[in-house]
Amino acid sequence: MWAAWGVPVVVVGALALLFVSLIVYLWLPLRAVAIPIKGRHMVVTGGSSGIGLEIAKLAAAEGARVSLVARDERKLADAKNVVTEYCRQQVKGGGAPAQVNTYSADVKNFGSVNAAIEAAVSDSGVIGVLVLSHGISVVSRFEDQTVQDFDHVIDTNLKGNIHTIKAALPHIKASNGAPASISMFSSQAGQVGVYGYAAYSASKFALRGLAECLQQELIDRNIRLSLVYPPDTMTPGYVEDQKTMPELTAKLSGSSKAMDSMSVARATLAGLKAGNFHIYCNLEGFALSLLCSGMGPQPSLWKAMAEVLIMGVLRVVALFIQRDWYAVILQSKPKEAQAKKTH
Ligand SMILES: NC(=O)C1=CN([C@@H]2O[C@H](COP(=O)(O)OP(=O)(O)OC[C@H]3O[C@@H](n4cnc5c(N)ncnc54)[C@H](OP(=O)(O)O)[C@@H]3O)[C@@H](O)[C@H]2O)C=CC1
Ligand SMILES: CCCCCCCCCCCCCCCC(=O)[C@@H](N)CO
Repeated sequence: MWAAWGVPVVVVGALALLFVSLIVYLWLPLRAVAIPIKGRHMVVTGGSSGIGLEIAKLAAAEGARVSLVARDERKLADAKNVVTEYCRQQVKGGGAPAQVNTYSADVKNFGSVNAAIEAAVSDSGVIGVLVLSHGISVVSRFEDQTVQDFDHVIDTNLKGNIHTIKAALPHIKASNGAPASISMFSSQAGQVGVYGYAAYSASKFALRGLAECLQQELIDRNIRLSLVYPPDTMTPGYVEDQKTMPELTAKLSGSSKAMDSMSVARATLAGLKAGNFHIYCNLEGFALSLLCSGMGPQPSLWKAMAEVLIMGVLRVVALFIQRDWYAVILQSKPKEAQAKKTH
């Protein structure tokens, strides 16, 4: 009896051990690291609304000095009040009050965002964490978008990140010693293309290339890059998008219901504090991130193992989903054409 089971058990055990050792060996160069936020200066672009605002609230309540950057001064002033009030409620018994400043700037314009960063650094010191949560979307078919629409999306979502990082990097490097973080907001639409998101997806996929290169260039300075991939999230921005998005976009992306912005903010903050390269927000996001792990870095040992073991199966699931999506698209097309003919 034992002899019959003994051999397979030993073989499987040895293979498992070999597998674990191999992954540990491959994983060694980019270990996970804890990034503290208490007592540090965090700059949040897009911090006046949606997910960025929730992150600012959480970080301020944990004792970070928070600088919010966005264009609209009134939204910024309201956001400052919201953060201050949130901290008053959270930090019971007269803890330290929120330290929050606001800076009006347009990330599309390097001079504008550079001035905001310089002012924030002079008010609150070197930057420990940079959260790039600004972003816009124009959701419609490629043929219905103008070249100016594309410029607006790419200039905000891609070049806005480049401009802000260019301005902030010298001040992040100056935080010498303690690990620092640069976290960019991609999207699930930055992992898979979805009907209607051509400009948006192009800008969000691009952030991944930026982050993978920057991580290699900044690892020796102890700066960790993170990419956040939220699903649809209930924010003022998304509510606007929903009013005009093509029916097909809503159908294809509507498999799961939208998350709330506080849950996405909590996932983001936990992920960036753990120095994760990919930050996902729910189980579906975890699956999508495993599937799309590609050739990027992976500081988490157990996630590296999960990628190796589960990616193939997820690819099968993904092919089924694509099959459904294309079926829905092709079914709806003749209807659209007929509708046009009747006019
Ligand atoms: N909500 C969602 O469904 C999802 C969102 N995301 C991404 O997450 C991030 C946050 O999204 P969400 O919370 O919905 O955003 P919101 O639309 O609610 O807020 C966007 C923020 O960015 C600021 N902003 C926009 N353009 C500029 C600019 N040119 N210069 C400076 N600031 C700017 C806005 O302020 P102001 O207008 O005053 O400048 C505002 O503070 C974005 O990058 C978005 O693409 C990813 C996946 C899903
Ligand atoms: C095997 C793995 C299965 C996983 C299935 C994943 C399905 C992905 C659907 C993508 C939806 C796109 C959301 C865009 C959100 C966004 O960025 C906008 N709301 C911004 O306005």
